[in-house]
Amino acid sequence: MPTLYGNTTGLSPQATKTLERIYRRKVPLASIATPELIKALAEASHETGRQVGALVHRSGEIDYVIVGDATRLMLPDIGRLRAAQGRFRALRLIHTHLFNEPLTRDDLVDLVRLRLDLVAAVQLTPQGEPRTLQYAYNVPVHGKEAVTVTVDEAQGRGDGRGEAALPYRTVGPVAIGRADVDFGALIQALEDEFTKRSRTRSVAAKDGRAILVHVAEKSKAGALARAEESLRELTELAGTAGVDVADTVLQLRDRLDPRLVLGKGKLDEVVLRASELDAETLVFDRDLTPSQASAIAKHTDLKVLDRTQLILDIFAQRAESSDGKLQVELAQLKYTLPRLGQKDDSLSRLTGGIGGRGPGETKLEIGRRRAKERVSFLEAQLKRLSRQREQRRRRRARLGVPVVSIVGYTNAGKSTLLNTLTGADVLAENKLFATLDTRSRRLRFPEEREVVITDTVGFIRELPKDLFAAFRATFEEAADADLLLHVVDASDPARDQHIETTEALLTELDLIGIPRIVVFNKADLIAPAEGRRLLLGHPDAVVLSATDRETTRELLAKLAERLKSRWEEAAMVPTYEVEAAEGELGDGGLFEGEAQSMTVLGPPSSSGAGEISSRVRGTFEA
Ligand SMILES: Nc1nc2c(ncn2[C@@H]2O[C@H](COP(=O)(O)OP(=O)(O)OP(=O)(O)O)[C@@H](O)[C@H]2O)c(=O)[nH]1
Ligand SMILES: [Mg+2]
Repeated sequence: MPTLYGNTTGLSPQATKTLERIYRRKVPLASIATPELIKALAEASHETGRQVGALVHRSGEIDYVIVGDATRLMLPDIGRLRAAQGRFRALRLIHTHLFNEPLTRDDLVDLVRLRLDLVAAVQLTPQGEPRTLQYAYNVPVHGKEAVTVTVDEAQGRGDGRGEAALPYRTVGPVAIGRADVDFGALIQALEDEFTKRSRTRSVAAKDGRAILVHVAEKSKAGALARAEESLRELTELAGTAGVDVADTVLQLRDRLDPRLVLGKGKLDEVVLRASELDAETLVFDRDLTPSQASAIAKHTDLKVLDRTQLILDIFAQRAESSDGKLQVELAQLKYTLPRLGQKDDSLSRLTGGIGGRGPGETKLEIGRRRAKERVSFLEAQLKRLSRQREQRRRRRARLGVPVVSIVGYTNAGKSTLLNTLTGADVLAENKLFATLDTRSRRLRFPEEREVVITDTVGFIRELPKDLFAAFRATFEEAADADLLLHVVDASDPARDQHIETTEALLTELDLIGIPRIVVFNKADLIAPAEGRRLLLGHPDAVVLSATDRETTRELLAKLAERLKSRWEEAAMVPTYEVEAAEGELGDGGLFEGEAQSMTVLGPPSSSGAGEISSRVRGTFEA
C-alpha cells in the first residue's frame, strides 16, 4: 500500500482510497500538472475538507501524497540532504487551496528552503471544482553584499530592506488549462542559470557565506546597544574564521522562542534572505541547545552554527602545537557528543563547523562510541603533556627566573607587546585569537637579571565552557607567574567590558591573586587626555603603544621595580638599585645587548637548559 503523509488521522476508508489512488497518476515533464491529477486532488480535498498535495518527481511519478488541514499542508521530511549546488530537488508540489487563497508565505518558504522545482496551488470553488492555478519557482537573485541590521520591535517596524529582490517568481492565478507552460524547458533553463552562478560564487567564498543572527530579549535596558556590540564581535569572529558575512539580522523579542529562538515569521524571512544572498549558513550569536540547533536546521534547511562552534572552528584552524591541537579536538568532540545523540540525519549540518574542520584524526561525523573512545584517549594524552609541563616548570623554578605572563582580551596587543619587549617575532595580527599557543621569551634586564615573559591565549566574553576547560592548561604557565601584565586595548569602545571579562576569567582561572599591572595599549589611537583619564581610574596602570618601543620604558621600569624583591629572593644578583635602573632607563640601556634579549629558553630536556635558539615556537615544549 502506498503511504499517505501528513494529517491522516480520522480519514474515512473511502477518503483513504481516493487519496491512495492519486499515486496512480503520471505527469509528463512537459506540463506542471495534468488535468487528471488536478481533478484527483480536488476530489480528495472535497471529500476530506482538507488541503491535499502531491510531490511530483521529474520522472513523472508521484513520490508523496500529503494531506493537510483546511488551510495548510505540512510537507514530510523529504530527505534533508541538500540538493546539489545550483540544482533543485527534482520534486514539484501541486496542492489544493480550499478558500481561493493565493500561495501563502509557508508555500513560498517551502519552495525556497527545500529547493523544490516549483510549488503550485489549485484554487477550488466552494463546490470543490478546480478553478485557477497559481505557481511559483525559484529564480537567481543578484545578492547585495551590504550588511543590514534589521530590528523587529513588537510594533512590527519594517525590516528596512526596502524593495529587495525576491528569490522566487509567482505566476497566476490563471484559469485551469491556461497554465500551459513547458515545465521541463523552464526547469532546465533555471538550473542552467543557477549552476552558472554558483560556480562563480564558490570561488568567491570558499568558506561559505553566512547570515549572522542575534536574538535577545528586549526587556533589559540597553539591550539594543549590547546586541549591536555583540554582533560586531561576532562579525569579527566570523571574519577570523574565514566566513563571508552576507548579512546580519538582529531581533529583539519579548521572549525567546524556546524551540526556534527567533520567531517563526522572522526565521522564514531569514530563509528567503539566505536564498537571495546565496548564504548556506546561519551563525547564531548565542549558544544553541542541541535540540534548538536541530529544529532550526530542520526548519531552514541551512547549516546552523552557534557562537561556540565558530570559536571552536577558529581554534581548530589556528592551533599549532600538538598540545593545542589535542585540546581543540577534545573541545570539539565534547561539544559534538551530545549532538550525536540526536536522531537526525542532518548531522553534518550540526557538527562539522564551517568547513567540517577538525584537527587530528576526528572527522567530526564519527559515531558516538568512537567519539567517546577518542575523548578518553585525548584526555590521557593531555594529562601526560600537562605532567611534562609541570616538570619543566619545576626545573625552571629552580633556576629562579621570575615569570611574567601577558594576559588580556583577544586582539588587545599581547603578542605585539611581547615582540616589542623582547624583540621577538611572535605572530601578531589584527585577528581574534591570533595566538593559540603559549610562547615564552627571555627578557634581560641590567646586571644579569632576567625574566621569562609568556604570551597567552586571548580571553573572550562567554568563552565556550569546553574550550575553557581545555585551554585552562595553557594557563598553567601563567599560574606560576610572579606578575601578570593585563593588556587592554584602550581604543576599543568595549574596553571596560573587556577588562571586566578578563578579570572574571582570571578569577575563574585562579590567577586573580597574582600581582598585576594593567597596560592600556594602543595609546596612539586615543587622545592623550583620554589616556590621562584612564590613569585616574587605574593609578597603577601604564599607558603605551606596544607598536612603539619608546613608549614601553615606563612599563619596563615598573617591571624592574616590582620584580626587585623576587630577584633578591632568588639571590641571583646583588641588590638592585631602583635609582640606577631609572638612570639606565634614561639612556635606553635597559636592554643589555639587543641580540641577547632575543634569547629563548630551549627545551631543557632535549637540548640542554638555556640553549640559545632564535626560534620562538616550541619554547618549553618538549
Ligand atoms: N595602533 C596600534 N595597533 C596595535 C598596537 N598594539 C597592537 N596593535 C595591533 O592590534 C592587533 C592585535 O595585536 P596582537 O598582538 O596580535 O594581539 P593579541 O592580544 O596577541 O591577540 P590574540 O593573540 O588574538 O589574542 C594587531 O593588528 C596589532 O598590530 C598599538 O599599540 N597601536
Ligand atoms: Mg596574540
